[in-house]
Amino acid sequence: MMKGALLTENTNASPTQTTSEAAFERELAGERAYVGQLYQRLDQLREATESKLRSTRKNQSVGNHQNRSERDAYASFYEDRLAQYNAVDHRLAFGRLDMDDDAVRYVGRIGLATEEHERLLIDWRAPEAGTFYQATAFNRQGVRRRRHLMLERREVTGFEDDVLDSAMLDDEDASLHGEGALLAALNRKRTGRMGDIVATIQAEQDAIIRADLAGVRVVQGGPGTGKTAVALHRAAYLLYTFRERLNNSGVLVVGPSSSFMWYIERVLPSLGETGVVMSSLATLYPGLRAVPETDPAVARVKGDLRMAEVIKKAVADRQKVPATSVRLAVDSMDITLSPKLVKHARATARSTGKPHNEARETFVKVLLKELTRQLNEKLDAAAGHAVDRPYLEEDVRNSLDVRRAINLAWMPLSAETLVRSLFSKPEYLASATQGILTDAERQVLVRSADQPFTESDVPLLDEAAELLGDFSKITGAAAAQRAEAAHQANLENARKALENANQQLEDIGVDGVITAEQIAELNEETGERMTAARAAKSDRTWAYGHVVIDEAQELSAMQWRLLMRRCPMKSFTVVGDIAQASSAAAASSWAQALKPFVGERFHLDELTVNYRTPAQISDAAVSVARAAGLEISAPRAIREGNWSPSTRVVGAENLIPSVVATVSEEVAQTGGGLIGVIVADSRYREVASAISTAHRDNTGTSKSALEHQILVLTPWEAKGLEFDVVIIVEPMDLIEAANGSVGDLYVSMTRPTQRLHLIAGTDLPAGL
Ligand SMILES: Nc1ncnc2c1ncn2[C@@H]1O[C@H](COP(=O)(O)OP(=O)(O)OP(=O)(O)O)[C@@H](O)[C@H]1O
Repeated sequence: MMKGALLTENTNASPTQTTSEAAFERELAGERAYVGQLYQRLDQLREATESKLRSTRKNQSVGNHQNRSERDAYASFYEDRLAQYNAVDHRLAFGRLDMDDDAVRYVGRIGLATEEHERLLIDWRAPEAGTFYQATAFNRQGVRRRRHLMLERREVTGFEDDVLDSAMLDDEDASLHGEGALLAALNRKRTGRMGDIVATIQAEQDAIIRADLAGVRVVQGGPGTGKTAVALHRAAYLLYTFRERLNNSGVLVVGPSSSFMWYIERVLPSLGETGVVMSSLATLYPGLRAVPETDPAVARVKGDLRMAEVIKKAVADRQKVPATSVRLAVDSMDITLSPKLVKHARATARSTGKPHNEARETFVKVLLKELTRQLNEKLDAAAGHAVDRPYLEEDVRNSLDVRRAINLAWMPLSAETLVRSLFSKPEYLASATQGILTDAERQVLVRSADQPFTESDVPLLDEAAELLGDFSKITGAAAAQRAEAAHQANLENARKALENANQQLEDIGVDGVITAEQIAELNEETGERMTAARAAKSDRTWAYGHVVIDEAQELSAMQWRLLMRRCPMKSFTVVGDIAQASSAAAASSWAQALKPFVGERFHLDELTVNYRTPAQISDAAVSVARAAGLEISAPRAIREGNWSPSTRVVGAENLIPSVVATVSEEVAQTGGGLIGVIVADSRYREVASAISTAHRDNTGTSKSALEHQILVLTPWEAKGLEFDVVIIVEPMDLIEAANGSVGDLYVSMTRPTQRLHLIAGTDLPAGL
């Protein structure tokens, strides 16, 4: 185990006994010169791109449609490039490999080459950079020495080496500096936003990051093992390696809550990737921001796969056959709509296999035809001979009675209307759940129509939308046709534009190749520029090329079902810790969660080292979990901290004052470090208001911005996050709120990187 105190944030690696001071300085100067050269090239590329962008913009309004769309595509492309150059500026290079054949490779955030195409820097995701993370003394992979470069902004402040070739150890110039780069990263003060780990990815993590695109890959790991970090770096790796395939389909990253999404949202941009769709479970249904589901009983029922049958039945129930024949007036005549006729039309419509709103067209067509025939026969009978009446169908269609009868039998429906009325209208609920749910389960689902949709409604809405078809398409068919025609025109323009495009891209030092589809898509963005990512986010039926799910242990079966639909290719990275599950509808094993969708065809990896929590704290968390009988696989903490967890029982009346006092002490002690106060829902308001009264300007709560030094959060909101210091208020509350399960407390105890306080009114949980 590493000793956390050995190295501090400012790791100006000191020369060891094996290296002389002078040799170290010489090496450092060499690295500074090289990195200086890299920045020079980066600046050059940036200026060239800026100037191209300027001239493209200058000409933007002139020329024909083709010229304009070509220029728009270039402008977007240059903007993306510039954003990428800016994003990678900080700590551009972080590694160097000295190979057996004396070749030297520098590894960094992006790939760079000289104007003469001589390679200066290798993108960390390129295959040749893999050895930077994977080589070990036992399996050197041709690497003699791996060097970690420490940069502050653009300045090389130090370096440290892993010498893999023992012959090199005798070399006077070689320096050996252990695992300082990793420790420096782990001991760094937390900012409230997750950072990338690109410079210090560990071998077991790297193997997962670089795994193949196809199939479902589950990464199981205890708290702090880098699951989130690995998942995000994997997204960046896949986008780089399979750019052609993923650029048009995109990658979706899903996390549990909006606070979590906020916490991780900067990682991918800092790796130069902006085209990823990020969504919490609350926003997976486009256009809706669902509220949390607070009732575990409701979450359990709504998360069950049987709800798919309930929704299916609810849709079928909206295709109704009248109990008796209905008389319909058309002009001055009466015609009869019989149950048999409606049944026939319904069967024909259903046999199309189309969703409800689209199949309705068939239903209407069959009914109108039959009713028109009936009316025609009546009129013929009255006239005494057959007459051709081409206008008659129009008359039938325009009859108020006919329209009403058709709507009563087969109403166009939105998913929202279907789900809302299913739970608020007893007759719908009774019919849709009969034989599927128990009476008690049905009772749990009842609610009034004015309640907002919750997170557990999201997959139900999605299911309904799937079966109903696009509601807007009924009115928007013509618009869709127009959009498709425009897309084809843009595609044609883009193809022409491409003939000279790739040459120009090469001229500015870009290694990627752009496709006609990409340009066409960019062209279709009117006004504000819209990326494929944003188009995907607003389209429920978008098929992603890959989906990354974090904290996946929380997903209900219905949520899994929704996500599986988002990626028909079934290319998934799923990360989580089954032991950390706290939602009522969660599965108890990965096999159980995935079986309905992929059977046993998934690959399971495990991460075993805890990079976040010092050993003393993670030991305490494990002990509390085990004392309560929770089965956990405790990862090995990589470092020992300087502080043991502090536990105090202060008496109920002193609870809040003690919490506030501890916060104040920590504000003074951490010197700007991040403090997380974790408290159960029941006491949340009281605690949040006491702390924000004492520390008004630097307290953030879940409901407001989180850019504060002190954050007051519920256990659910704290999931996946980390803090320098964590203060848990009344730990027994966390157990009680989770119906006696210790999971939330265990997770909360594993959030700190430095210190943990447990402050109780009366009792502490067992195991401390
Ligand atoms: N190779 C690494 N180099 C530097 N830091 C790392 C590395 N791996 C993980 N970390 C750091 O360890 C901390 C925990 O990582 P992360 O949040 O990804 O873990 P997790 O497994 O998702 O945790 P949890 O399940 O408890 O939420 C983060 O601060 C992350 O940056």
